[in-house]
Amino acid sequence: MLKIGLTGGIATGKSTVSLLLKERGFPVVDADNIARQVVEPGRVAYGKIVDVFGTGILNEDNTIARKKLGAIIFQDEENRQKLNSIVHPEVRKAMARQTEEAFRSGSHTVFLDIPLLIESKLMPMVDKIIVVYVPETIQLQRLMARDNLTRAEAESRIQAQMPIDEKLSYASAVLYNDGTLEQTKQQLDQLLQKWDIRK
Ligand SMILES: Nc1ncnc2c1ncn2[C@@H]1O[C@H](COP(=O)(O)OP(=O)(O)OP(=O)(O)O)[C@@H](O)[C@H]1O
Repeated sequence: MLKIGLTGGIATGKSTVSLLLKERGFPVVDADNIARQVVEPGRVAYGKIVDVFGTGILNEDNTIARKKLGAIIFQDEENRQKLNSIVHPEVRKAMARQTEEAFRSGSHTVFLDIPLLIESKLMPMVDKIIVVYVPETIQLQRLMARDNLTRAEAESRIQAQMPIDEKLSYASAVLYNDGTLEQTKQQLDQLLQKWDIRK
């Protein structure tokens, strides 16, 4: 039972690699997806968030208005920590549950796509860490193109994160995603072979 964390910076290609892994038949636990699910109405974190931040952060259909909540936590570190202390434990629990389920259904290896693996100090959750890397200039270009952002908007999103170069020191392996998709596929397949990864 092997758990492999997949991380990187914003727009360095985690989702792209995650898709390649799924195409190869590996289970991928997606932290961003789970983070959206745990705040859906009826879930534990949803109730706590409404208790703390009030019904003013809700849409008309009672779902959480991400932009309104985002505006509150963006301005205030204490509020951000409050939100994280509600959401993060639920995300970790759900990730652990999905991982266990995959092992129970017979998988030998589970990948966990966790964008903030290192910032959130979740390294002990996994046995190995793959960092999907591109140099910051390419990261900036791809982010601007994908999300239709100005250079300044993209730069501020990149600067809000730990620099991608710093994440390299935590990597068991690095996938250099600055070439073609084909080259990334080849690196991935070589790595899976080198580590003798079984499904
Ligand atoms: N090898 C590649 N060559 C060209 N474009 C690529 C390559 N890999 C990824 N991209 C493009 O770069 C953009 C960012 O990739 P992707 O969405 O996979 O990144 P991400 O790390 O999952 O981003 P986020 O952190 O925002 O979730 C996408 O538009 C994707 O299509």
